[in-house]
Amino acid sequence: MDNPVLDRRSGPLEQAAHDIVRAGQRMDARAWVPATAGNISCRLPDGRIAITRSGCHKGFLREQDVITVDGAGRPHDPGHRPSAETLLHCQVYRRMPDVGAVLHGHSVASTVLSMIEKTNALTLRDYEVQKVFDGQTTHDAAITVPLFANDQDIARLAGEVEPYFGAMPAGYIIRGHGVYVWGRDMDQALARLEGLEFLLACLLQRRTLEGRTLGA
Ligand SMILES: CSCCC(=O)C(=O)COP(=O)(O)O
Ligand SMILES: [Zn+2]
Repeated sequence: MDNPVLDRRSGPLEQAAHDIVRAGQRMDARAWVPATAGNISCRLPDGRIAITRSGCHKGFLREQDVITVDGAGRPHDPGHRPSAETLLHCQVYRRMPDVGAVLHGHSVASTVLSMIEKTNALTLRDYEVQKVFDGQTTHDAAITVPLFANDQDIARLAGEVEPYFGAMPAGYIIRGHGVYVWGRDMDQALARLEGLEFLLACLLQRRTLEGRTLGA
């Protein structure tokens, strides 16, 4: 490719932009990306990362809101401002070579549960939907979703997440902020996000009901 900034004729970038716009619409429809929250990326075959610009509403993305960065999160066009959380996406691609798409959302369930949970993880067990995650073949297992303290210094936050790669079958959650989920392609990443959000909604509802029962 002559100019990686300008060349949108290439199939993979067009396809990635299309997939990212569609994923944003889906996440918005499910109320997982309020206001301008969330960010979405795909790995391109040449190693570039296609990612949302910072500050866009994910339900109203246009294909030109998808830009490219290198593996260190630097935009190919210095005039482009990629997502403020680009380094977290780059980290997933660096640590997991089979991953092709990364999604970040800010659902009510991930936000509330991560703020009330006293331990450093949410534990999911006995749910059939757990089988949507890597290596899970039965409901009869415990899946832990690590919780990390929120931090406006994204490089420092990435440093906290770094040791957990290899032990995050369902992704991770930043407290009071939201989830990070990935998959081999956009469809798998979306399915996993949907599975995780379903499980978090169940957990929140159970805790609410149990709280009411205990308080009654
Ligand atoms: C209004 S949400 C605050 C920023 C954030 O957490 C987020 O996910 C969106 O940031 P971006 O730079 O990707 O637009
Ligand atoms: Zn965020």
